[in-house]
Parts: sequence; C-alpha cells; structure tokens
Amino acid sequence: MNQRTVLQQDDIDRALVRIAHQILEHNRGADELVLLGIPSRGVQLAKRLGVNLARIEAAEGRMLDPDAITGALDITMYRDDLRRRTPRAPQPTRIPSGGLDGRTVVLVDDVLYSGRTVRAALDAISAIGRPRAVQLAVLVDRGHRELPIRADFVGKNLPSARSERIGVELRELDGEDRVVISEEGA
Ligand SMILES: O=P(O)(O)OC[C@H]1O[C@H](OP(=O)(O)OP(=O)(O)O)[C@H](O)[C@@H]1O
Ligand SMILES: O=c1cc[nH]c(=O)[nH]1
Repeated sequence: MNQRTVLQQDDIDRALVRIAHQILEHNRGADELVLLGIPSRGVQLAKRLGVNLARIEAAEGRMLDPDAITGALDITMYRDDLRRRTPRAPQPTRIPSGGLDGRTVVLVDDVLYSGRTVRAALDAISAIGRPRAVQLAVLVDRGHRELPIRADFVGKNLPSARSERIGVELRELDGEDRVVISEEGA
C-alpha cells in the first residue's frame, strides 16, 4: 500500500504539549475550561490534553483534575451528510458534571478537513447548553474546508490532495501513535 508516515509518536506528544500550553495562554489559565473530544480519536486526544494541562498547572502549584474537565461529544445525529455516509452507531456523550453553561469549551478532534464534523459538533453543543465560548483544537489540519470554520489550536498543518486520506493512529485504540497519508481507497 502506498502509505507514508508523516508524524511519529514524539511529534504527536510534542504537538499535544504545545497545544496545552497554547490553550492555557489563550484562556489565561484553566478556570472554566471543558475539553470535549469528538469520537473516536478526538476523545483520546482530549484526555491527553487534559493530562498535559494538569501537568503544566501542577508545575505552577495549581491542582487540576483532568477527569473533571474532560468529556466526549457524539455528533453522529447532527451530521448534514448522514444519508450519504455508511451508518455509524452513536457513541456516548459525556459532559463533565459542571455542565457547559458559561464555560469555555475546547472541541478536540484528530483531523480537520471539510469542517462538517465541527459544524455538527456546534449543533450538538447547543442542544446541551450555552458555553461562554467554543474553541477548536485539532491534531492535523489538512485544508479543503467547505464551511467557514478554522481551528484555534493546530498540531500540524498537512496540506494534502483530496485524493489522499490522513489516518491518525493512537496507542489507546491502534496500539501505536502515528499519522499516515495514503491514497484514498489504497
Ligand atoms: O472536517 P471533516 O470533513 O468533517 O473531517 C474530519 C473528521 O473526519 C474524521 O472522522 P471520520 O468520520 O472519517 O471517522 P473516524 O473518526 O473513524 O476517523 C475525523 O476523525 C474527523 O472527525
Ligand atoms: O483524510 C481524512 C479526511 C477526513 N477524516 C480523516 O480522518 N482523514
């Protein structure tokens, strides 16, 4: 198969540490932050970002429980292309106990492409609560947006051809960390 690895474990780890620092700097700390991962790999990335935030805060003498600020947001039923895709079982949505009202939600996903997943996520959020702000963190931005959506925090911009697919593999689900580019259908 024609496939090349573009990010390895170290690159992914470094990107997630950098994004955690950027989130804290942008929001002047972690108060009122909620990290919501979009299944499936966004959920794992949100958990890792939560752990990174807690480590950075601990180094400054502040305690932060990553589990208390991290959750998952299923967007399956909010997609505008539901009928055009292979049906997928909805995944659990898990919102931290403080809810979303008045909080700053950071949506987390592995790849940003057309932007349709994020648009669906905004609808899913508005069915749950009214955050003060919603921000977006992605491991990879591959371009080709079809909607006016941009990420606030990007691990790596990977310009790509539409004929390619970017696959994010994470050790929790795939046994190892890497990002690969392959020809669609290869
Ligand atoms: O910006 P978009 O065009 O919406 O593409 C990005 C989405 O596509 C991928 O999910 P996909 O639905 O392919 O399933 P996956 O989570 O199994 O990778 C990826 O995880 C993003 O959620
Ligand atoms: O290349 C792509 C496009 C959409 N979603 C992905 O995960 N990869």
